[in-house]
Amino acid sequence: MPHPPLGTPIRVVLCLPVVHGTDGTQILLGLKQRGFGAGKMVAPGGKIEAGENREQAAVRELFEETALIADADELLPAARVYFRFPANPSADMDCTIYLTTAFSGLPAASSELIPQWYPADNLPFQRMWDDSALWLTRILAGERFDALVRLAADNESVNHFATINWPGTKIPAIDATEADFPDIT
Ligand SMILES: Nc1[nH]c(=O)nc2c1ncn2[C@H]1C[C@H](O)[C@@H](COP(=O)(O)OP(=O)(O)OP(=O)(O)O)O1
Repeated sequence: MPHPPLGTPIRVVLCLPVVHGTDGTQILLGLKQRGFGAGKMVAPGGKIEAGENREQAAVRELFEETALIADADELLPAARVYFRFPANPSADMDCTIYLTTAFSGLPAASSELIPQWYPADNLPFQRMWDDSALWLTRILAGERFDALVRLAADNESVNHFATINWPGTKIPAIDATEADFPDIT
């Protein structure tokens, strides 16, 4: 039986500001104020709107949620994560994650997010989505990959997680399928 591509109608982006300072690397997360995942610490981001490409959406979402201004041409693609919610398939998402070190402004709270810098080696995983510890740790270690996250019936805990490393530093042009993640059952 052919495996359909994992890309879904809900296409979202995350845009993670990163600062490499003398006292280590910091990344900007924020407390989500409303909508899907409200109450969790998340990366700035949201849905791609009609007429936008992923990079434009990442820059727009970062600005709307944190007031930071990033350069779309300088975004660093880091991962594409397919979130699967078997208990709520309408929430399945196709999420492209960017890092940015080329941004200006100071983070400010919005109706969507209360931004806060965290040391990359001391992230608030207990306040984040359970799966974020799996993919964010790998991203910060320099891995670039597609990942499949299959959540459990509670739509919170992780049932399965698998990655396929990208051949280079660009987002693969072809959407992955379930068959590309052989250790996922
Ligand atoms: N399992 C998961 N782990 C994770 O770390 N982030 C997840 C996740 N499942 C979904 N997300 C994120 C990705 C995306 O940024 C967000 C959902 O998109 P939105 O922020 O657009 O949702 P909202 O319900 O707030 O949408 P709007 O109505 O457009 O405000 O949830």
